[in-house]
Amino acid sequence: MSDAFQVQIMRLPGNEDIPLPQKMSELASGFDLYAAIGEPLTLAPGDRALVPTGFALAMPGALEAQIRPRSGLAFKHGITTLNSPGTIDADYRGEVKVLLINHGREPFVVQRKERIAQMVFQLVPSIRLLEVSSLDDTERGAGGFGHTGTK
Ligand SMILES: O=c1ccn([C@H]2C[C@H](O)[C@@H](COP(=O)(O)OP(=O)(O)OP(=O)(O)O)O2)c(=O)[nH]1
Ligand SMILES: [Mg+2]
Repeated sequence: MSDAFQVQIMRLPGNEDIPLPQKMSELASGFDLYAAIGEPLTLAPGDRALVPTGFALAMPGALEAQIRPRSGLAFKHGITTLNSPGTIDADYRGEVKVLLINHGREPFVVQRKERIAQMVFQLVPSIRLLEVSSLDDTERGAGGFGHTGTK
């Protein structure tokens, strides 16, 4: 794909055996992320942990990356990302990390190299905020939070 955005990825020292983020099917939206932990990590019900991935990125300024949960882990074990979707800024050069939380009823053990979340790249439009003193009228107006009914 010649028109693909090029995103640089750098393995961080000590993670040579951790797979790089990987799409698990041809048209998958997300690259699955692998836990770059030394020892298994136990998340008790309600616990959260920042899980390293072993890599850092440099992407074009028009992009961001979102860290999203894996549905299977959420459905089967109640494991999700607490700050969902996590935001990776284009200018971030630190290690990408995944903030997992256990919403399940059982302890969950994260294993080294386990696929814990997925990373989806998105275009971020260039926006300039313009301060004004009034806004145009709309049918909805200020109605929200169930204004149109809940059924
Ligand atoms: O799930 C995440 C969320 C964030 N980050 C990194 C990349 C991101 O660019 C940076 C800052 O994230 P965010 O802006 O969401 O956090 P903040 O609390 O606003 O921190 P900061 O003041 O550093 O922007 O932390 C991750 O590695 N994983
Ligand atoms: Mg921030």
